[in-house]
Amino acid sequence: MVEAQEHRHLVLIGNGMAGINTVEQILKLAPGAYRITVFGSEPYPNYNRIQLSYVLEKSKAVEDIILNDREWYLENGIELYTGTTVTHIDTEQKTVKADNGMEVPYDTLIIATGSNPFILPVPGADKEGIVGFRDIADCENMLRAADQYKKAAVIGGGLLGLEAAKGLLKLGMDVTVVHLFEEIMERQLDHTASLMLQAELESQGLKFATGKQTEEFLGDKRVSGIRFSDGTTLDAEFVVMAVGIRPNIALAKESGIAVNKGILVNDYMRTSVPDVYAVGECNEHRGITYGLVAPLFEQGAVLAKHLCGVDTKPYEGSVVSTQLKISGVDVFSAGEFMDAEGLSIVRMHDDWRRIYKKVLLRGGRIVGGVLIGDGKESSRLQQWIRTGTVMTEAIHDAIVGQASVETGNTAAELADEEIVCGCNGVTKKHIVDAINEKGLTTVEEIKVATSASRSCGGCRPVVEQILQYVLGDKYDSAAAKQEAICSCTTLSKDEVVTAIKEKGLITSKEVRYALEWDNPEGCSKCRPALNYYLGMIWPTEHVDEKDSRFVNERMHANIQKDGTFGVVPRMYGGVTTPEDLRLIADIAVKYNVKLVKVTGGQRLDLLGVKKEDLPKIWKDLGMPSGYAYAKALRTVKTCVGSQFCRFGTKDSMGMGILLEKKFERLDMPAKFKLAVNGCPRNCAESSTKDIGIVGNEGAWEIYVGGNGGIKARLAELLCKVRTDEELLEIVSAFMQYYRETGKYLERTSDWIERVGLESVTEAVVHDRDNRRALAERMEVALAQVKEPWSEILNNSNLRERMFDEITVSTNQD
Ligand SMILES: Cc1cc2nc3c(=O)[nH]c(=O)nc-3n(C[C@H](O)[C@H](O)[C@H](O)COP(=O)(O)OP(=O)(O)OC[C@H]3O[C@@H](n4cnc5c(N)ncnc54)[C@H](O)[C@@H]3O)c2cc1C
Ligand SMILES: NC(=O)c1ccc[n+]([C@@H]2O[C@H](COP(=O)([O-])OP(=O)(O)OC[C@H]3O[C@@H](n4cnc5c(N)ncnc54)[C@H](O)[C@@H]3O)[C@@H](O)[C@H]2O)c1
Ligand code: SF4
Ligand code: FES
Repeated sequence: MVEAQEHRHLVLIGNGMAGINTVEQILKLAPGAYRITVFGSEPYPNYNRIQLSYVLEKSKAVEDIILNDREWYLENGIELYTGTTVTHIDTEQKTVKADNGMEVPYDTLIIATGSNPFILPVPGADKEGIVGFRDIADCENMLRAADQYKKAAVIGGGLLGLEAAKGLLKLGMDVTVVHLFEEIMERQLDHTASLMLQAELESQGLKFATGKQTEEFLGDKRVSGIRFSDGTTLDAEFVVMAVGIRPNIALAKESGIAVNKGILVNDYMRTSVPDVYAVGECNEHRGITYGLVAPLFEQGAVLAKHLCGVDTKPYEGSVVSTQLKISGVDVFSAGEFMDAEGLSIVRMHDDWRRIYKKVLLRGGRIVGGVLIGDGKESSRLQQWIRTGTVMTEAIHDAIVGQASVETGNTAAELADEEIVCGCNGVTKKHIVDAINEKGLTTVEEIKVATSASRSCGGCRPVVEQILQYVLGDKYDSAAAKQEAICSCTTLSKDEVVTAIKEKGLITSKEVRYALEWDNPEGCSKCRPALNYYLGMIWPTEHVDEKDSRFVNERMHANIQKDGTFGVVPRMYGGVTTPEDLRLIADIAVKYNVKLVKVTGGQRLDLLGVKKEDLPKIWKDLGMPSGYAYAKALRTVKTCVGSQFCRFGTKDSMGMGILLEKKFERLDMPAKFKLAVNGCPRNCAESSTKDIGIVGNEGAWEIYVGGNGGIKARLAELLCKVRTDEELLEIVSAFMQYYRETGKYLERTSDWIERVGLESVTEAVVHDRDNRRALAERMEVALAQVKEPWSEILNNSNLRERMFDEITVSTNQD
């Protein structure tokens, strides 16, 4: 059956959690059985939508929630079109048409278009400052609003509304949750549980306006408040709507596929049209539409097996359970939760400990439960509800009896077949076997090997307990061990770097062989990392492994979402000349560049360049590459400084240019930005740079570890120096120390949080011998760097190989 499907073309519409989970399963069951093309409206590869709540509260950055990066699609031969919306399906001709004009034939089509947030149809709902909370763009909108405004209202006291409200509160906003009913989370909690939750959230600073129906949004262009049906009003400069979702069915409907609330599917996710399937929030199965990942992944598992010709039971629906992702607030609900006739209830309410537990029984079988304040038993309760287990003394004790008050490791009591990770359907046995068979020692490794804790993360504490239980005495030392650098090995970055030095390994291949990588070819995570570590350790011996680099670094240009490129010539210290500007303008006209953009790093980006024009533009420019794509020094932003500014006490432009010329092109663990200012007015924004230098009363202050991105962090003072020589030596030592001890892709902001500013200060400021030695090693590394654009122009083989590639990536400066 699988062979018969060879080279069939599978097209997936929707690059979200349900669709890509199905593709992952297909790749596992029958690798190579399908040629796969994926369309996604959003400009990102597949990411964990669930964890947007963590991005909003700034405990994770967007990069942290990417589930499958672009290299993953490349490795699996998947053609990915991001930022591309499918606008029509021709079910007769079996083709799909996208908004960029592309038309692609399919043998099998999966629709996984998810849902849209429901926007209340009341006057003023289209005013500025009113958003849904569904994707990265919404999240970025919310983060920006939190910087500019103070008073926020979140409409909807459901799971999404409460997580959004808590996120905004953490960002410093004054937040009121507006809810239609008197009780929040009325779809999951009974009266007592709802009141307890509200009281807990009020104690954390949230405000509530319950029993309020929104009738109108007030304000001119931008929202200024809400008027309710009872005539009262609430001031709000920013509003998040979290009043539920609607399956995204428009495309299917206009293409003649049967829909109701969702796209109608049978027990194998087949729609009304042959060879067209629908999975995830967009579908309706036996009258139900789901809005949580666990049921969507169950649907995906059935669909994947069906498409790979593997025997499978039909999908018969799911019992859903929910867990609120707000730290310090344990809220779990699954199955039935309201008192009703025919149900017997086991209940425990401890106001002092703020714990409420309720288990609902029908005919002695467990059919639902609510846990507030103590969610330890949530995994087991969920399993008992799923399987309709009969209540026993032991279960009673475990949930509401003495046993529940005791803390400790519950992993031992879990039965082998009990599901630990509800989102991904992973049992205890699956986790225990993976730990034993693969020698796993961290939760991160378990996540990679089994998917447990990969989605909402709610099961992480139980996964950790299982790890602790299986490893016993070995657990403590294992806990101290760092994360493996990728799933091909269990070795951490430090272990790999030590082994490279001790064993004298020079190439990535040698490393993977000598250190017994599971996957001899490596993966998209370890290949660029190893290439970096080898170059850093052996600057003179290592030959750069270009194929291991990220696509933008290989192409030496930023690939844009429409497949064209951005070209950024170097402009040292943000300083240019009329001649260079004229040359750039002439080239922009000659090559029909779509847009010339002044970047945040004080230089010019020529956007919309065709791939075949790249070498010609580099040649005509005759300027060095600005490295706007690289894990290397990007820019040195400078202010006008003492050369022109009346406040300037130091020559910031001169120093910026000197630093940029000295450190350009050098590989770093992650992108690296500098700024130099002539005085503490800080016009070039030193506080958000990896190194920010500020002239002050004749001396230079050096700030480090700043980041202006989504995980913003203010730079901290490293030291103050009098002379330019000292400044250069300390900057050099700092950069080299970061190169040697940072993990690949770890920004200085995270690195300093990890290693501590004190240890950095000791290594690069106080310990003068070490500082000198670091600066000397930096000189050796700097002696090896080459200008890439001219290197490519002078090497025809390299040029040919490079320009055979096509992929899409994101922009950065
Ligand atoms: C903030 C937040 C927190 C959440 N927390 C949890 C949680 O804790 N636990 C839980 O179980 N669930 C949670 N959810 C819900 C969960 O994220 C969704 O159930 C899940 O992502 C749905 O997956 P999907 O693939 O069906 O849809 P999506 O993930 O929405 O993916 C659909 C994708 O298709 C794209 N698309 C739509 N139309 C087209 C088209 N015509 N052409 C191309 N692309 C198209 C969309 O842009 C989107 O990227 C949360 C959701 C949010 C927003
Ligand atoms: N932790 C989690 O599991 C989690 C977190 C976030 C989102 N999600 C999922 O994302 C989806 C969207 O979440 P959601 O909370 O928007 O949907 P929801 O349907 O679960 O809740 C919407 C809430 O808004 C209330 N509401 C409806 N109309 C209103 C009005 N006019 N004024 C005030 N309140 C009103 C409803 O009473 C309801 O409680 C759901 O599928 C949810 O399960 C899950
Ligand atoms: S930082 Fe100071 S020296 Fe530099 S431009 Fe601003 S005011 Fe002038
Ligand atoms: S329960 Fe959600 S990731 Fe495991």
